[in-house]
Amino acid sequence: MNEKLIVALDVPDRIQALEVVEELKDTVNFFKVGMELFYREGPRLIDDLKNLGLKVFLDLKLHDIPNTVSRALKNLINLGIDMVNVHALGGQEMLRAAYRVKNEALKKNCKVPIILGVTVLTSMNQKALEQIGLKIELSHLVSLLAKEAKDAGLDGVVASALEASFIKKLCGQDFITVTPGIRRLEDGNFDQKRVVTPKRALELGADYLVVGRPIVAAMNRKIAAKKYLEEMAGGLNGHL
Ligand SMILES: O=c1ccn([C@@H]2O[C@H](COP(=O)(O)O)[C@@H](O)[C@H]2O)c(=O)[nH]1
Repeated sequence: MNEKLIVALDVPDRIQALEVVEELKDTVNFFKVGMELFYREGPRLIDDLKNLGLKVFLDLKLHDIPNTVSRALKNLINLGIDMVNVHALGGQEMLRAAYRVKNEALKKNCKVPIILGVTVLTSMNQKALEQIGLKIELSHLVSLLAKEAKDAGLDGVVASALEASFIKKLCGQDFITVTPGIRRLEDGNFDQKRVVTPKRALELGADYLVVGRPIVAAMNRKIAAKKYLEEMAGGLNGHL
């Protein structure tokens, strides 16, 4: 099974989430649980997914002072998840605190997730940065934040696939890039601004492609997921 596709379970509750999983679990084995679902259902949903043998990216984008992030992350790591994230904008001290939690868990032989730093949300463009007073080129900000995450010892970042190749150049080929804002040409962008097709994302070096609405809101989710996987297979073949 292609483990590079992560489907975002952006649905209101556990029943709907498990329906989506049931429909897709022969096609996809990596699912993302975000704030909407986790804030309602909590750890028991993670247990449900893990009991089905699935991989879980818990996308809560922790952003707080180092002490709080550190304590929260400890609890999340204990859930047995495979991937989790913190906001790289939280600063070096906070990112290092996250790294220390992972290291402590490793020393205790606990299962540890991939820890990512979120750079600039894919729903933002240059204009959105200007609106909040940030007079910096968006791609430069992504580079700075990726470097911060790398220096702190994190495993990778969340960014647009548009930025994957220069992140790899800057931080190394094994520095993981997880990329939302993935769209087939036929699908709507909704609120996403930095959008890339699945084939192009892989060509640019993205390690994982996150897709939500185009699959989860489709009439036939399995067919929709297969279309993404087919384009990804085309991208990989073209790349090799
Ligand atoms: O920069 C980011 C970080 C996280 N996301 C999350 O990914 C999915 C994308 O869903 P689509 O429906 O495919 O747009 C969603 O859960 C976001 O919370 C992101 O889009 N951008």
